[in-house]
Parts: sequence; structure tokens; C-alpha cells
Amino acid sequence: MAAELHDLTVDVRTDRWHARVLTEVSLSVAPGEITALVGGPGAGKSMIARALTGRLPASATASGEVVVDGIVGYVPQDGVDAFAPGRPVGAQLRDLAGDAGSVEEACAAAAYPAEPMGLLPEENSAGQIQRAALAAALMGEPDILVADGPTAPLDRALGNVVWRSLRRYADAGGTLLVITHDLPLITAAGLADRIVVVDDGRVLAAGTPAEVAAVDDPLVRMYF
Ligand SMILES: Nc1ncnc2c1ncn2[C@@H]1O[C@H](COP(=O)(O)OP(=O)(O)OP(=O)(O)O)[C@@H](O)[C@H]1O
Repeated sequence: MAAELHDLTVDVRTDRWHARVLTEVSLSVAPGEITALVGGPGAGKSMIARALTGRLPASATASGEVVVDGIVGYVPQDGVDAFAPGRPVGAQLRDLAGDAGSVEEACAAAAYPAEPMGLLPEENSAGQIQRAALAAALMGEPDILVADGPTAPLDRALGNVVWRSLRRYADAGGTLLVITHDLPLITAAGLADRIVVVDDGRVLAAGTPAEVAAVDDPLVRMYF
């Protein structure tokens, strides 16, 4: 099932400030593909992920359209946010799964080891809790998975394991949007089917890696 944004504009307004954080963002994420969402700090990547998963902040007002059909899984930028505080991760994963088999399967896919399961979410390291959050998201058997930096706190070896799992998820028909700074790695490995580049809340380029690499824009070229 596809996930789409049509002309999404998002403003955030707090007591302290007001800003337009997304401007007329349109994008489409297709089943069976890995779509990599890239951009610099503050470009609007997480806001796009939050819009697709119905998690825009309360301070946000949005116009445009979000089209998402099916079960949506979400890996937050900080894996801790996928869990309630004060209860061991393993217990929370078991609550989600209902049976131990699927916990093991999801943890293996997310490369989340057994050792930190007895720890609270906030006691897991950044790289551990991010993998636990991916396991939790996979356990929901989502049609659409939006993962905000699932490999960001991982080293290359573990990152490769997680990327291979994400590839398997897409190959099985899943619709996958991944926010990542691993673009050189995943394009070299042929892992990204489509790339969306954002800057300052706007889509600068979108298409296959070859199409995006050919875009004549200095900001886009910096990624290749
Ligand atoms: N809850 C919020 N309230 C107000 N503004 C926010 C909120 N969350 C993000 N922003 C602002 O929205 C803009 C886009 O932020 P976003 O988190 O989407 O960036 P990003 O591309 O994911 O960046 P990074 O790579 O640093 O995580 C930024 O200017 C940020 O300061």
C-alpha cells in the first residue's frame, strides 16, 4: 500500500515562535521499495515522518493531504519514544507480540540482542533502544513502515544487518520510508529504490538514485 503526501504545508506556533516547517511537500512511497528521505539538520525529515504517521506536534497546523492506507509502523528518531518509561523493554515487546516466537523473530530482524531486554528503555544504549524500537514496529506487521534514522546510532556492521532486514521487509511487499544519513552506503549497495531530498521544508528532488544524482542543484549534488 502506498503512502502519499500532497501539497502538505505545516506551520508550528508556540508561545515563543512561529515557523513554516514544511512547504507544499508532495511525495509518494511505493510498496516493495525502499524510499530514502535525506536532508540536513532541521530540513523537515522528522516532520514528514510525523505527518505520515499522524504524529504532528500539537503546536502544528497543516494543510494539504496525507494518504495512508493500511497499518502504519513508526520508528521514532529517539527509540526511547517507542516505549513507556519505567517498564523493561522485553516485557513491553512481549505485550506487543502476544507470543514469544514473534518477539524473537522481530528482535532478530532488528538485530536487538537479548541482554538489554531486562533493562528499562532509558537504560538501553542509543543503539540498543533504536533496534528495540524497530523490533516493536515490525511486530505490528505494518503495511507501511516509516523509520526515522533506524541505523543512525549503529556502527557499519550492525547498520548493514538492519539495512538487510529493511530490504527484506520491502521485498516482501512492505512500503518503506527511511530517514537516513547512509545515502552513499545504500546507493552503493543498491539498497535505495527511490530518494527524496528535502531542504528548508521543501522537496528539492525525488526519483531513482540515477534521476536524483542527475539533478542540477548544488544542494542535491552534495549527496553524491
Ligand atoms: N515540536 C516542534 N515544535 C516546533 N518546531 C519544531 C518541532 N519539531 C521540529 N520543529 C522544527 O521544525 C523544523 C524541522 O524539524 P525536523 O525535526 O523535521 O528536522 P529534521 O530534518 O528531522 O532534522 P534532524 O536531521 O536534525 O533531525 C526545524 O526547524 C525544527 O526546529
